[in-house]
Amino acid sequence: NYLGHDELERRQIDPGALKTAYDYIIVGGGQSGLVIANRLSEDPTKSVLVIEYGTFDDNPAQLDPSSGVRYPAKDLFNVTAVPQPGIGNRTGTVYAASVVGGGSTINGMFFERGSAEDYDNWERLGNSGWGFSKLLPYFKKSTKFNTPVDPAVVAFGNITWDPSVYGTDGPIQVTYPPWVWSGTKIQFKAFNEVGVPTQFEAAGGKSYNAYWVPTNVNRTNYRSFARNGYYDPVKSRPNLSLLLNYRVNEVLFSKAKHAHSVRIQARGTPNGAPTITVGANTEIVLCAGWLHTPQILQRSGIGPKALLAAAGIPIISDLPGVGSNLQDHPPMLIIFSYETDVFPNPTSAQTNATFAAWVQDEWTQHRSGPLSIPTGNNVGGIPLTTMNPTGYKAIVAKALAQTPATYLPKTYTAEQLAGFAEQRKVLTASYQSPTNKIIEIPFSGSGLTGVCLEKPMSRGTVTLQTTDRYAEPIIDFNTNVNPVDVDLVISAVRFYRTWMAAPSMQQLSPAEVSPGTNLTTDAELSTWVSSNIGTSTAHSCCTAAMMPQKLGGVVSPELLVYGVTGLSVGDISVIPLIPATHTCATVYAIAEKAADLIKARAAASGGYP
Ligand SMILES: Cc1cc2nc3c(=O)[nH]c(=O)nc-3n(C[C@H](O)[C@H](O)[C@H](O)COP(=O)(O)OP(=O)(O)OC[C@H]3O[C@@H](n4cnc5c(N)ncnc54)[C@H](O)[C@@H]3O)c2cc1C
Repeated sequence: NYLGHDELERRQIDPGALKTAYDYIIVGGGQSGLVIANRLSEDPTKSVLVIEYGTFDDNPAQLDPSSGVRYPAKDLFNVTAVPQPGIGNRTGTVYAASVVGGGSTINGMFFERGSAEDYDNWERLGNSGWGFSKLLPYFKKSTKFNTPVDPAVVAFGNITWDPSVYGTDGPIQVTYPPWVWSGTKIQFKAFNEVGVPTQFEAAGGKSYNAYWVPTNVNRTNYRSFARNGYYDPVKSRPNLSLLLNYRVNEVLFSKAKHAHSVRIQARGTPNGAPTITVGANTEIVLCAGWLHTPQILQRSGIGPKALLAAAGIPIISDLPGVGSNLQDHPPMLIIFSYETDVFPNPTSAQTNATFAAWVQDEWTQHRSGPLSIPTGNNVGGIPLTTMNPTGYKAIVAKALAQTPATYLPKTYTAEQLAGFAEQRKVLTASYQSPTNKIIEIPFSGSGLTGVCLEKPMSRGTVTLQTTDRYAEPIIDFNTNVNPVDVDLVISAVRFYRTWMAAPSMQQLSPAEVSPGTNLTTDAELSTWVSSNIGTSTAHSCCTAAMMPQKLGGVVSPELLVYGVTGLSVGDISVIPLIPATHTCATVYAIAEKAADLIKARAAASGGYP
């Protein structure tokens, strides 16, 4: 039985009952915020307040796997990006959750990790302790792997896994659904035939080549996410409070630049409406996500000094990196029609009423069958060396020959340019590596798949509106502005065609619909890419990056904001370089590690037992 209204009312603390101060204030009760709140409130002597702009989503359907492809508008901020010159001035889509549990409440439940190299690259950018071997314990701590319930499906799909890379009692449950489309097996075989071998287990740092990706659901196929994994089990702790429907406006500082309180305002009230100030005795942790963590920092006087001056905000810490370095995985749709498709296939329910009825029965009676799959469970993670063995060196040379400032936001300072140069070093090394994917092709037996650019060179920005700092910020992904990104995507389109031409695939008679066989030259494909590629796979990140300050970073490897004390960031904003993976599992690991770092520094200063 899911939560009813009464319980919701009981848990929501009344603003009138707020204490003057808490030991910890967590800004944002989204995915990372609930993880950190759970861990910090383990000590009953420490009080923790979470302030969340959204509310609970108590719709039981939100727990079903099919919710993974329907994102409720009420749980998202209503925001758009500015027109994007790199994609024909289209605006593109923006995803930022606004609900308790954040992205984990509404996401596609595609639960994968990056490859070891993705995280080792973070360490190479000056972040000691953030390589894969140091993060693996947190990936484990956050998860519990359940053996799939149906051995026949496992055998049919040849699903393989290594339980040792998962936890055994973590809050987030992970398994493989009880359904596999038979076309998936053909697609795997075809990948193998074109030089993409199958991985036994990707989550141990090997998420490249072709592999299975689990779903974050429990044994009976209910969504396992930050709310029911991290919050519900501990909600009765007297030292943990959650305030809903309040927006954190600013963090307030002492003369010595110590963050001592936050100013909050009821959601939906106009500028100038009454605010409340709540104090933090130990630390304020920003977990407002990629879009609002930098906005709150900028509103609080931490950001690029020219921007703050234009907005009339006194400078607390001049950090040009706040709100820049925005990255995502630009997605495209490639469509092949499988003229002699197997039955059943992912479109069968649309054309065959008997099968459609069986799908529905299977779900309502057993919570099984095709509706147990949210978005799919397979990835072709293609290294550039596989995709374009004769051309990858030229792409790397082109990337290294660029004057970075040409394609970066005009606001970039010397420090940020130096930081991007470091990023380019590790990125171009990854472009030459056979153990890191550059393109992701999520597949599940269908001829209609995404193709996502996993390691873009383009960088975007999130900028405070100087005339109304409480309005949604200006979002500019700068998608596709760097021509290297276009080269990488063209390589992907060509490789996709090679995959479709593999011997095993011919039993399905794949016929190209989009881009279309008439588009073959670089120029033709480049035009197609710019009119078709999107801005976001809902993996936006990196806007308060963990990098050395001299490289334009915003937080230290301890996640502390430079130039002030008492303020840290614990969400997806801290990622310096987007990993080649869907981001949910990584956010759990980051937040688990953040909680340990926060506890450790409190202990070191005598504040934590
Ligand atoms: C639609 C969608 C689909 C996705 N699909 C997948 C998937 O299938 N697999 C995968 O791995 N990843 C997926 N992701 C990505 C993943 O869910 C996110 O990267 C992750 O949840 C981000 O966590 P976070 O804690 O950084 O931010 P969030 O979870 O977004 O939390 C931020 C919270 O802060 C609150 N907030 C913002 N501003 C304020 C303020 N001023 N005051 C108070 N509160 C504030 C917000 O309301 C929100 O609840 C998806 C994301 C979305 C949005």
